[in-house]
Amino acid sequence: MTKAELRKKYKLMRKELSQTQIEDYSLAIANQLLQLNIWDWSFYHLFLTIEEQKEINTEYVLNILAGKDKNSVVSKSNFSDFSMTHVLLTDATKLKKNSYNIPEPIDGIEILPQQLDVVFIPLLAFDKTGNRVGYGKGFYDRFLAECNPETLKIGLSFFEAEDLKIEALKNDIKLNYCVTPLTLHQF
Ligand SMILES: Nc1nc2c(c(=O)[nH]1)N(C=O)[C@@H](CNc1ccc(C(=O)N[C@@H](CCC(=O)O)C(=O)O)cc1)CN2
Ligand SMILES: Nc1ncnc2c1ncn2[C@@H]1O[C@H](COP(=O)(O)OP(=O)(O)OP(=O)(O)O)[C@@H](O)[C@H]1O
Repeated sequence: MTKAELRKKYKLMRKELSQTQIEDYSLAIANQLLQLNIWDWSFYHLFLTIEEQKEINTEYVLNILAGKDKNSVVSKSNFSDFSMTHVLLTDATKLKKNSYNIPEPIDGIEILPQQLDVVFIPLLAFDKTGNRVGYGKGFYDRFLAECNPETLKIGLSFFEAEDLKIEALKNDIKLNYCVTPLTLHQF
């Protein structure tokens, strides 16, 4: 299957999820994350949920980060060049949905990609070797290319790994881990 076909398939699968499933699976993913040995770092980048797209509710992960006194970092997306800028999320951060329904910080202290230790990545699909499929605009491909090679890249997914190998394009950067409600995948 091509990336485009996988995108279509997984978007449909997400559409089928009930609100209860979304909450249960999102909580299960957060609990699985606690099993990983990733909690001794400082800067953790997380995406803020597009509820309208039935994405994973990342509030549970944000709560873990707050409980562990970690720095949480969130992004603003620029759809003219598919770039992202990143700011520290604090109690004072005001969020506003952009035209794609992505909650974004209005302003805040800028954090550079090179400062990030861990990046949690929204996925549509992934395979057993750590290739991933996102929305296809290359936001994360560009962003991950700016991070340190050592930055941990952790996909979060409601669904298990795709059996077929996903075609990797030249700019694709692989995941180190992928976490689903049932499984911790390490690549
Ligand atoms: N929560 C979250 N934030 C994120 C991402 C993500 O996947 N999830 N991104 C990961 O790359 C970037 C934003 N990427 C996006 C790329 C395309 C569309 C988009 O075209 N949306 C259309 C229709 C989507 C559809 O096909 O159903 C729209 O809203 O009209 C939205 C976000 C950065 N921030
Ligand atoms: N570093 C980069 N510089 C310029 N263009 C890039 C870069 N990385 C990726 N792209 C482009 O962005 C698009 C990403 O397509 P791809 O099918 O890999 O998306 P994806 O796997 O769904 O990823 P994403 O979640 O990042 O959107 C491709 O057209 C690719 O050429």
